[in-house]
Amino acid sequence: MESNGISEQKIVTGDSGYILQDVPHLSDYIPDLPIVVHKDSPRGIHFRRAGPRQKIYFEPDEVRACIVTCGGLCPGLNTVIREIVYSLYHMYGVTRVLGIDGGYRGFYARNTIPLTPKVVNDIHKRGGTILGTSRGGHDTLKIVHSIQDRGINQVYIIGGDGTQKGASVIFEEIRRRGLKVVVAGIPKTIDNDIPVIDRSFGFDTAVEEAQRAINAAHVEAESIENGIGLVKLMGRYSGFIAMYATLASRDVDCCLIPESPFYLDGKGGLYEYIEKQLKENGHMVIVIAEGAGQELLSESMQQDASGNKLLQDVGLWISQGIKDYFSKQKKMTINLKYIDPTYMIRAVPGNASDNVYCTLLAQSVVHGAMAGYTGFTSGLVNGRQTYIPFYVSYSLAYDRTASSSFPFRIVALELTGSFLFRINEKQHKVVITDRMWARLLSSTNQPSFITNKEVIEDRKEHISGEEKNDENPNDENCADVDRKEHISGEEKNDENPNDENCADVAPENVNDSIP
Ligand SMILES: Nc1ncnc2c1ncn2[C@@H]1O[C@H](COP(=O)(O)OP(=O)(O)O)[C@@H](O)[C@H]1O
Ligand SMILES: O=P(O)(O)OC[C@H]1O[C@](O)(COP(=O)(O)O)[C@@H](O)[C@@H]1O
Ligand SMILES: [Mg+2]
Repeated sequence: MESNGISEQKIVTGDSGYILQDVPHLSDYIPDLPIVVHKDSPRGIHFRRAGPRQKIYFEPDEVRACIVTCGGLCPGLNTVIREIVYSLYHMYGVTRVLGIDGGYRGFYARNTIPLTPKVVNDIHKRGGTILGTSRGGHDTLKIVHSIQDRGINQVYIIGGDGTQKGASVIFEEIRRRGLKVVVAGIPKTIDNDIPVIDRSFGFDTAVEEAQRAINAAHVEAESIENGIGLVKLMGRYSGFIAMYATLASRDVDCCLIPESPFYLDGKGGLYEYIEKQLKENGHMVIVIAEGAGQELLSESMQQDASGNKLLQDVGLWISQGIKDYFSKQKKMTINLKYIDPTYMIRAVPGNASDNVYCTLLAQSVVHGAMAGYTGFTSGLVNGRQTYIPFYVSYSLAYDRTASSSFPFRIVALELTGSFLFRINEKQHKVVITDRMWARLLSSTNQPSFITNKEVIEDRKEHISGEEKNDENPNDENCADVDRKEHISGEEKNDENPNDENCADVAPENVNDSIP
């Protein structure tokens, strides 16, 4: 292994022609090095890596593709539409692509919109979706009938948790009928509440756009005596936008999210904290996610057309509460400015980073469809583009009995159970005992509103959470289960380095050879 005192490179070649530039190992030059622990347990869940395939199952002339967008708006929707059209035309020579007008019900109640590169050329510069969207109206039989009737054989469905549930039902019906029709999803959610994937497109733009509202709130608040700027941001069940917008801004003194229950009165409560801030700084900025504190309001029984619960306006409610508290109980004059930029943060075009992500998603989904994969959603998992089946086997829990550091890392890899769920059945939420929320607390210095007992309970619920990547903060919020999802080709066996470990350096080659 040595020439001129420098060790030679360790090159390992595999059966399929892969070349691994391996790392030196102690056992290369220390014979009989004892192995202290040899873990031989299941290695977690893997997903197929997205990308072009050797085997294509559609002739270009045969393809009749359609694209539909459903649910709430999200920055980048038009970019995904554009890139699907471009990928089909330019990578595969497919020229028949239809847009479905106005969400799921557009399949059976509206006309279609022919999509060509010329039609979609500029649309990424616009917010919204050129196809229109809707809630409700998912009638599986009518939709599949329309798909069959129009001779469509590739269905690209862009939408959130509700949409992907609808997509999986369509897929099941198509499969039941034995049709050569691919159903492929692209996850869209501004709230970043879809599990498994690292983040959804549009989220980055929403966080960026929220800065404008927070800045305005800060300017207003600091310009007046006892000024309070209150900003309500989207986030029905997950407070990611509020959390990241707060962390990005640094002008926010308190961030309230659905995952972290808070209380108003008494010691350690919100009102006490506001009073302290006003006395010390003369002003404060509060960010509240729309789903925060809903348990304190009277429960809404109303639903939207898709069956999502309509929330009470927590921003108005808390504004009134703060005003009443200071005027009636404290006899103190405050100046509260309530800013509700709700729709402004999602009605904008995608920013640079989201647009790149949209392109990757669109290209990935087209490659998968042309290769004959179906019943899947394309998404970024641990930094890699993957194909995730609508039904995902999810690790249930990890053995956390061993303490931290070395033994823990080994034990943490062991699955203690798994269950099957639809990709969007479980919501991705901020784990308030994880590092990201702790970072926020130390950045704002706000009260945590939780007792020690609650922290312990919460940690029990969100077990796992080790082995997380500091460089990719989004991952940390998936701590309970997501970290165990690996992409095909990752974290494979040291003893068989050939194919899998080359995934990083030769991604275009890994494709179908991965089990
Ligand atoms: N469980 C479900 N089964 C079938 N279709 C559904 C289901 N849930 C929602 N949908 C349909 O998906 C579409 C979008 O759902 P919605 O919840 O409004 O938005 P999102 O997909 O953004 O979460 C609607 O047309 C709705 O009818
Ligand atoms: O567009 P609507 O019906 O007013 O819904 C608003 C909701 O849409 C969202 O922006 C996104 O929700 P979806 O991902 O389910 O579309 C939520 O944050 C918000 O509560
Ligand atoms: Mg939803």
